[in-house]
Amino acid sequence: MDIYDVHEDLVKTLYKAQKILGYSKEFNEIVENHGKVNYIENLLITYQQIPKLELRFQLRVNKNNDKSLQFRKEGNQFFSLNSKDYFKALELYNKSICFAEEDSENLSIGYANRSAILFEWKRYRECLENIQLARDANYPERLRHKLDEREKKCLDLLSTQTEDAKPYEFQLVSRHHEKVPFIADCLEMRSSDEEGRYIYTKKDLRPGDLVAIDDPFCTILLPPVRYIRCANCTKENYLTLIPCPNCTSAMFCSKKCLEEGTNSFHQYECPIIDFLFTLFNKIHLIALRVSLVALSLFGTVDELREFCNEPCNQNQSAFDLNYQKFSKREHYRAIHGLVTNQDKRSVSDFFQRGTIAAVLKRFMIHRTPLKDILHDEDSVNFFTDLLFRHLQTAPSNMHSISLIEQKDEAKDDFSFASGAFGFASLLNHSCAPNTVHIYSGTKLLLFVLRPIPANSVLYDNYGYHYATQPRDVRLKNLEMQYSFRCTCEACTGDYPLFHNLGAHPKVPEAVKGRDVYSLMEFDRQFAKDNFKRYAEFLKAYQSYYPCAQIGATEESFKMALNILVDAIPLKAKAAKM
Ligand SMILES: C[S@@+](CC[C@H](N)C(=O)[O-])C[C@H]1O[C@@H](n2cnc3c(N)ncnc32)[C@H](O)[C@@H]1O
Repeated sequence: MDIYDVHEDLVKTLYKAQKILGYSKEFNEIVENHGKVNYIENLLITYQQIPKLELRFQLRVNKNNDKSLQFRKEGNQFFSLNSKDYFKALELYNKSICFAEEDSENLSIGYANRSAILFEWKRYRECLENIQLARDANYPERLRHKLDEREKKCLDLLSTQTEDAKPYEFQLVSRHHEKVPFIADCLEMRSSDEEGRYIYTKKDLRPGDLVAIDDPFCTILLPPVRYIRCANCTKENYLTLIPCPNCTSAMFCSKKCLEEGTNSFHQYECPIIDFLFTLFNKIHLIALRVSLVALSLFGTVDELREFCNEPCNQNQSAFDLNYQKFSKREHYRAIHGLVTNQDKRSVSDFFQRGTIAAVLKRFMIHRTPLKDILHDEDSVNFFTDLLFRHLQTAPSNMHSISLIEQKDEAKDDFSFASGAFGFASLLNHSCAPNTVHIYSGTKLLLFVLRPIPANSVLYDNYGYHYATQPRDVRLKNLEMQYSFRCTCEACTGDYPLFHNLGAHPKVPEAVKGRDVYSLMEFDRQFAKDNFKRYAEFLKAYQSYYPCAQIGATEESFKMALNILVDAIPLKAKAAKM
């Protein structure tokens, strides 16, 4: 069961009570968003849906030594000689650490067991760190000799541990933009009635050009990787993660991250973290996170409200920020100004979104320290509006941050986090995009995929590609999810690849001279092949290190770039023929 089931349940109940028409009419007449959300909250209360949720879901799974022991034992099995699946063992030891009760020996034994894996991996520095963590957590005297022995061996071998590879430093293709320092100087923003704001280039661009390196305003870590990555910085750091002292669903890579995360968002999420992870998806969670991080930037909710209401903070973009005096508050101006598509939404969309906001708001305000901050009705209403705003901006603007590791052809990447990006959110969609973005950590790197002549628009792809989905499916989904009718070259039918590909030497004999449909079929195959090479590119540039970090050498990056530049322009070449 998730929040969509809650919404469906409510609608069914209202139908049964033969009240749906009356309520819809009243709901539709409410102008303010907080009014809409409050209206649904009242319905959820009247029709007993809130107590149902409270009964059904655990808000937070508490520390539990029995479970901690159980996870450690499972970890031991994976660590055993027979299995030697150290990654799985490590994740389970982390889980055991996270579930261990305060001051219990489970915590210290968890750290000690983790140190055993690190010793096997010859990660002596991290091994020593874990030994220290175990000692600080009162490692039992009866087992001490094991730890002493490992420590001694580690100290002897420390000098044999090689340095970690330095991640490749990406460079923009040209000089930095005069105003926006992390994008190339040829990029600018314009807007039109049809497409809203968009990015174009003033100069010709070539495949492989890196044109932007965008840092997120904030990120969320996705629940499946919560025992592998840091809940604050989202870095993969399962070698030295420490647990949140209160919940069993958040770990941090250092005391600094624990403190930073707790002070900004985790203090509010922690008391209901498992409820959040069970009922809501990544779009809802990032909407909540953006709202909480924004709140944490101000002393009081009133200050944030004043800031959001200032005329100079309306509809701002990454091009409006002051990068000379850049701060998180300054960054938030662009995130607050992301497109909401509010005026394009239907009543049923508002009702569903309102249900999500009502449940989130209800539990956040009644069950977390947020209630101490939102001191009166006005501040509650303001926070509700803010949450609703970001529940509208999130689906069209937030990005999945992925690990460059292809699982299979149908699933090109493995998302571990989601992020709110000010600049990248200005890129419009095309079903035949001319850019591609990949991630280095949580930094978004925007590369050019096909030649882009001066004065042309840069297009991203929102997950609906001409080569993998038929046109009617793309149009329907883009309209439903992103509130626009796509008029890209692939959708309007004049994408040159469809007409000219028959002449390309790579077109199999069997397909030559056939109708457009066959050519499209071929093109799908072409995209699949290309996709594999693209995945190779991604893999090569971010060679995956088994221990703690993802890095890439200059050599592997160049090699990978050659693969990309070699593979992608084939499409462009084909298009020109
Ligand atoms: C990530 S934002 C892109 C920037 C946006 N145009 C703006 O003004 O901020 C996504 C939204 O842009 C609009 N959009 C994106 N691609 C479009 C396209 N090809 N044609 C028309 N509108 C588009 C839709 O409203 C969509 O929900």
